[in-house]
Amino acid sequence: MPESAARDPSRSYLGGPASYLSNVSNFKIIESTLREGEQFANAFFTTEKKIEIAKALDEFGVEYLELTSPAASTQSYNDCKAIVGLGLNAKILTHVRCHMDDAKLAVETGVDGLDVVIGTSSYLREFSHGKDMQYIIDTATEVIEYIKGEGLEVRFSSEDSFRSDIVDLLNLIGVNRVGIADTVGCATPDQVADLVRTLRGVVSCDIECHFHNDTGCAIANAYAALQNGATHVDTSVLGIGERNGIPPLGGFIARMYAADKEHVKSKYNLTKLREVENIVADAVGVSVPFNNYVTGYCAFTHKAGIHAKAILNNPSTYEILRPEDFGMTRYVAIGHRLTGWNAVKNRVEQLGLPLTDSDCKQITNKIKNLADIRPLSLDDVDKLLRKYGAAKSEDSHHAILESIDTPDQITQWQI
Ligand SMILES: CC(=O)SCCNC(=O)CCNC(=O)[C@H](O)C(C)(C)COP(=O)(O)OP(=O)(O)OC[C@H]1O[C@@H](n2cnc3c(N)ncnc32)[C@H](O)[C@@H]1OP(=O)(O)O
Ligand SMILES: O=C(O)CCC(=O)C(=O)O
Ligand SMILES: [Zn+2]
Repeated sequence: MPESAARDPSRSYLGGPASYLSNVSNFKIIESTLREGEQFANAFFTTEKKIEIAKALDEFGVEYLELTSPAASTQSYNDCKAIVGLGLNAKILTHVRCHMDDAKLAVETGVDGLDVVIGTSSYLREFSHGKDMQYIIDTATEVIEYIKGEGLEVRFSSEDSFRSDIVDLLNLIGVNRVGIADTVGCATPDQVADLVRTLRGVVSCDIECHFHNDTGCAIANAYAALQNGATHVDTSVLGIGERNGIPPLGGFIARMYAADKEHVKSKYNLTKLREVENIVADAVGVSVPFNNYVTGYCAFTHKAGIHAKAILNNPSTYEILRPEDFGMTRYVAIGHRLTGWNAVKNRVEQLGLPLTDSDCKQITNKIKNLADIRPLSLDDVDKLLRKYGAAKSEDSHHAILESIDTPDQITQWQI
């Protein structure tokens, strides 16, 4: 183990972003809630909602916003123009088929760049667009030349990359950025590492990655891509997208924060995350999941007694993310059968009650017995602690505990 790792208790066993290929500390987010996210089953964004989301993401600090193709509908075209007109810090991209008509329409909207895509797997060549590789190369060359001639940023991407043979294709094309997409969510981090490293060896431009989450690897794949030389990652708020979506912005940010906290804190306004998630959750009619990265209601709740004791001594024992960096707060739950006397003592101290360690241990046993019937609310725990704390003698302490058989009795106390 390197000496530095041995000295830093937060990093033992973790190599950190060490590789010479790694962009873990130098990446850009292409936020695609307003493109991939619009492909989520429930999504319908009015112009006003798109503007609200775009502004919130811009305040969060993402580098790019990707918008639905203006070829999709008249409103999509007008919305591109409206968002371009906001003058945000984020660069505005739109996502188009590899087709001259789509590219021309996109250029008209005033966006900063175009993300051009075409399917390259045999499945998509046969059953989607029906074009062969020579046609793809010829059309891509023509479309890319046109976009570059208009002075815009251009990315060329191969849809369904992990079921395609694309390294030579992407090497042919003189773009600002090439893209690989795990369109069906079949790739694993090892496969991503392998493909991105190979691609990194043959192209000198930026590499963007797009990962679907069908088999639960989207964030890990994004991380593996950055470790191996990718430069840009696509995200969407809460991960919304086609089917079960892509890397959620919050989860991806959590991963990157764990890798290089200072870098992430310096680039993004982390306390905005909850707000942007609430806007999008509300817009698409879903709740933020209970176990959501960072903002889920239990993301910083500690329960088991062993955890609670250590957390109260030093939060880094069981937290890799600092809740306060995200505008969140930590909570230690105590009214349950897994509680421990250290957690109960901490609550006693918060309430300013003059109880000894031995008192806390006795009350803890009572809480455990009661919580075997049902968990106690914090209110009920507090009532019990206060009543016990107000009693003067050991006998009356004993009598209080003896008098309670069920949690409902405490709930009914009028204190
Ligand atoms: C994996 C992804 O998420 S890729 C992005 C997906 N985004 C979208 O689909 C945007 C929303 N889509 C739409 O509004 C419509 O599909 C449109 C406007 C793009 C096209 O609509 P239509 O002309 O009615 O065609 P339809 O949707 O039925 O079929 C897609 C057409 O695009 C062609 N096509 C599909 N992918 C590509 C591509 N990457 N590049 C060029 N052509 C393509 C297909 O061959 C088909 O052409 P056809 O009309 O000759 O059969
Ligand atoms: O343009 C890309 O790279 C990705 C397109 C897409 O959404 C996908 O392939 O799933
Ligand atoms: Zn996608």
